[in-house]
Order: sequence, then structure tokens, then C-alpha cells
Amino acid sequence: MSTLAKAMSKFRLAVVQLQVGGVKADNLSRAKRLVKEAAGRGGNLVLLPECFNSPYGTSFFSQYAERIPGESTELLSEAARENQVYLVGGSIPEEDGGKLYNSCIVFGPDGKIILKHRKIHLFDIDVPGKIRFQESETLSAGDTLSMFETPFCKVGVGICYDIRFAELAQLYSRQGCQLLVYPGAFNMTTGPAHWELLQRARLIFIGGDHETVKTPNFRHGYMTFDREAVDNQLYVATASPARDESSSYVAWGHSTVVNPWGEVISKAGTEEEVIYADIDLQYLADVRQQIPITAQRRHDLYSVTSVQRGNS
Ligand SMILES: NC(=O)CCC(=O)C(=O)O
Repeated sequence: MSTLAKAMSKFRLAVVQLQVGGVKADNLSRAKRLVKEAAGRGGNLVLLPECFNSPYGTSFFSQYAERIPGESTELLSEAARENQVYLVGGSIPEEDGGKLYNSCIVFGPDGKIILKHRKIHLFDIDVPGKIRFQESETLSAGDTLSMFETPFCKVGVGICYDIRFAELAQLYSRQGCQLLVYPGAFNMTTGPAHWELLQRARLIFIGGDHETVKTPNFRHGYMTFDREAVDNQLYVATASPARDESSSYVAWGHSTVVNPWGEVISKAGTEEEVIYADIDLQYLADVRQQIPITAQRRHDLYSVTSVQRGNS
């Protein structure tokens, strides 16, 4: 492997576990300060939490919502450019066409917007006596997969509840993503039960040695798998807000990075902090060689079929 290839086979991921309060300006200035801190400690790609600029709750989305570009995204663009980092801007409540979305904006090191991911799966759950949350009461769902290229690897983006849907991660992996990032905000009920488990579960997929995906277009409600080989072992990173017991929605915390072997390689506590993980793509390749699930797929027994939603 050439020296350049070796250099590009590793990069530093920084995950900002941000203390989020009710004053947007304070959240933004804290976020900008910690992005700078992350870059100063070698972060090449920086991840912020879900709803990093405002309290997370259906009663807050409309009050804190912004158009994009707007106050929060312009600050993030500046932070990405000033620090020369890829910045996955957590998420913010977005207003567009009279609708509200939970939106993640990704910026390149030049500060330009690379993509916008609108949360595809809205967080609607009801665990009697524990938690009831219905994002769909105020938010609309996105309908597009979101991936971006970096000089290091291809990255797939989901927001929090999106992590529960293996099909999304599988589509990302089949499209060649080697890192999945999820700005999130699990809670004190599902956090201890599922947060880490879901991240570790997203790593390994039954490889498709003859399948990949034409660029799926959710707008037409279908996913099509064609035949081409890609592996499905990846790094997974999640960013949570710091825990605030006084807030109406208490975030679990414990932002985490998991490697392709399923090991937790970096994990935050519950306070505000930045955690770091050195992503080694040669290691990912080694794991894929050691557990060659792609080549072992039993196409004679099963295959992945297209999904056609009712409407076209
Ligand atoms: N903000 C979210 O989508 C929360 C998802 C969550 O807590 C879960 O259990 O899933």
C-alpha cells in the first residue's frame, strides 16, 4: 500500500456530546467551541448530536425551527471551514414549505453544504408507564437516503430512530459506505436497553456478493437490488446530547463508536465531552477477509428482493 494510501486509510472521528439547553445562542456557541476543540485534537470528521441547537421535544420543534440555510447552519458552515473538517451537523428542527423536519446537514471542509438528511423514520413510540413520544404529531418524515464521500471513506447518515431499521444501514453498506453516523438522543427507557446493542447490531450484514443497489429512490417508494459485490462490515458512530436530568426529555448520553469487530472503541459518559476514535479502514478490510460473509452468502437459498411501496 502506498504511503498516501496508508495515510488515507486512517482518519480521526470526533463525536461531540453537547450539553443542550433552552437558549439557542448558547447551544450554538458551545457547539462551535467544541468543533474547534475536536479539530485541534486531530478530528477530521466531527459529529454533533440530534437536535443540538434546541431542547428535544414535540413542543419545541416549531419554536426553534429554522429554514436551511439559516442561523444554525451558517454557524456550522463557518465552523467546518474555519477548522477544515467534515462536519455532520447533528440535527435541527427545519421548517420548509410549512412543514417541520428533523434535519441533519453535512458540511465539507470548505464550509459548503454536502447534503441534507431528513429523518426518515419518525420517533413514534408508546411504552406504557415509561415513555410516549410521537414525533409525527409535529414533524414530517424525509424520504431519501443520504451518503457522502470523503477522501477517507463513504459515509451513510441516519438520525436516531433511523438506526432501528436494518434495511437502511444495509442499503448504505451495499452502496459502499464504511462508516455510518447517527446523531441521536435516546432516552432513559430505551437507552439502557437498546442504544449500544443497536450500534453493534448495525455492523454485520449478510453480505451480498452479487448484489448492490441502484441508487434507491425513496421518492418512488422502491428499493431495487442489482448484482454486484460489496461487503457489509462497518464502523458505527452515534452522538447523543449530554444528559440533563432537569429537561423534559432526558437524553441517555453515552455517545459511542463501534468498530467492525463489534467492539466499543470509544464511549462517553453522561456529561458534555468530545470523544475520539481512530478509524482504520485497513482493519475493516482485514475483518472482512477474516469473516468473508460476502463470499459465503447462500444465493441458492435466499436473495434480497426489491420492495415496492403501494404508491408509485
Ligand atoms: N430521537 C429519537 O429518535 C429517539 C429514538 C429512541 O430513543 C429509540 O429508542 O429508538
